[in-house]
Amino acid sequence: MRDFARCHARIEARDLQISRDGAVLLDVARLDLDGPGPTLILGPNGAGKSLLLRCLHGLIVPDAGRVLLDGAPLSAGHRARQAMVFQKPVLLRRSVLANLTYVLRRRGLGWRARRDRAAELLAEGGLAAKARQSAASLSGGEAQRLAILRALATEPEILFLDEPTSALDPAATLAIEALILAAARQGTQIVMVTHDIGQARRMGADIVLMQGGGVAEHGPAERFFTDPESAAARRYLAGALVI
Ligand SMILES: Nc1ncnc2c1ncn2[C@@H]1O[C@H](COP(=O)(O)OP(=O)(O)OP(=O)(O)O)[C@@H](O)[C@H]1O
Repeated sequence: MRDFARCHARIEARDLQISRDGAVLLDVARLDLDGPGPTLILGPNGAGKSLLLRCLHGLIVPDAGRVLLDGAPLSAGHRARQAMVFQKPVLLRRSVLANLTYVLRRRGLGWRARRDRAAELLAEGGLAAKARQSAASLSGGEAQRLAILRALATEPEILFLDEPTSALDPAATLAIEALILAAARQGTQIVMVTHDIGQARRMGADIVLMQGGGVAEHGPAERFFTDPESAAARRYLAGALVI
């Protein structure tokens, strides 16, 4: 068992529904996420993974149902305890260092604390040598590492990630995974969408398989990968097309 810090946030989704033009896009009766260790949300294209992640983070308000954090409805205060990283890195048109110090200043850190924390983060992300470089000049993998460092600079209790490595090569992907797993070990709760079964095996402690807008299976990674309960999971793991 990997050594993940005990997570404290409890995310509960109840009766979530999103429909458009008569089609049900998301229909999740009940989902409880409380760690410890990363939750990986798997599933085929169009299964509703991104919609679910956005609902859990409060970026989308579902047509029906609710999301609770530690038993209370999601609020602006809760949102401040969370961060989200997207497939395409969101960065400021400034230097690599300034992308971090901007976030740290907004958190109220003085210049010395900002400098020290930014240096720590850059070292963790392997970007110390690029600190003065423009963020726009980074490679895709470096830019995504910086986006994750920016998210971590907010000290989020929960970090949501939506396919953060799907545009990256294997080496860049592994570097991102290491960064996310290090954050998980330091106590950040991770909820991450991926298409990549190998990535879910490497990173996941807890697996959610989405299919057709619903949760087909949810449980510990060990069980999911060795003895899945649902036919959908068995087909998905066997590489069969699941629609
Ligand atoms: N704003 C919207 N209006 C209409 N349909 C939408 C909207 N957002 C998402 N959908 C549809 O909802 C379904 C689920 O989308 P979602 O992005 O959650 O899938 P996903 O599992 O993340 O897929 P992918 O792996 O391709 O990113 C898709 O059929 C998508 O076309």
